[in-house]
Amino acid sequence: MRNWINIALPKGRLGEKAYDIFEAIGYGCPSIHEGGRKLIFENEENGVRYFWVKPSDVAVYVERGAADIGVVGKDILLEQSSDVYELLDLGMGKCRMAVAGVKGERPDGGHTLRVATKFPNIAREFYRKQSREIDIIELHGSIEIAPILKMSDVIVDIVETGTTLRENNLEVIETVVPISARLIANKVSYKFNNASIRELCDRIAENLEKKD
Ligand SMILES: Nc1ncnc2c1ncn2[C@@H]1O[C@H](COP(=O)(O)OP(=O)(O)OP(=O)(O)O)[C@@H](O)[C@H]1O
Ligand SMILES: O=P(O)(O)OC[C@H]1O[C@H](OP(=O)(O)OP(=O)(O)O)[C@H](O)[C@@H]1O
Repeated sequence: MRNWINIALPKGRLGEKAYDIFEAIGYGCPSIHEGGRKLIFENEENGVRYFWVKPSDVAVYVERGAADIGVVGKDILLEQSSDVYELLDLGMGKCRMAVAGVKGERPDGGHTLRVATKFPNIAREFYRKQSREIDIIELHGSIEIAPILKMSDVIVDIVETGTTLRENNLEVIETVVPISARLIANKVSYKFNNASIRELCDRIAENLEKKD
């Protein structure tokens, strides 16, 4: 019986690049280019099966074993404390998690800091280490608006090019952590399917080295 390898791919900005990495090492699945609303694609010839999932759900599919491996931003792994193996830094999806606020303004240290973010656990951990008291305002997008409207003192969010901050009169105050996309594996799959996951991982690593 064929031993399928199940791969969770993040829809959105990382998706196509993530798929290209697997295609380049012989795990292609031509039907994936058909478009439409289908979410699962498989290739009988090489035994690979792809699932398109929300980026913030990739680690859940992998942790629960619905997918053997997946591609996910380090931000998600940190936020969710995912219980998975992190096999490789894929060197793409590079950005950073940062604290930002209104340009030229620095929140004073005297009162509880109001922090708007999509990443409450990362923010909490960052300020816990500084023994700073905070009030988290959890949002799901357009975080940059919160300090402009004085709803928060700062934001903790992803900064890539810095354009969103610049165009909204905000600036980085400090970097929390650099972020990039990671190849992750389910712990049980990694144990019982070790040879094939290691082989896949080594081939990707070789390809990444060639690019450097
Ligand atoms: N400018 C950026 N903004 C957001 N994420 C980025 C950026 N640059 C790189 N990334 C990385 O890409 C990953 C996926 O981002 P994307 O915007 O596609 O998903 P999302 O809309 O945040 O996810 P979800 O829909 O699950 O909330 C992030 O987790 C992060 O690691
Ligand atoms: O530094 P930049 O290159 O401008 O990228 C950073 C922006 O991109 C992300 O937002 P996204 O586009 O995912 O929209 P969102 O507001 O819905 O989170 C992130 O939350 C920042 O707002």
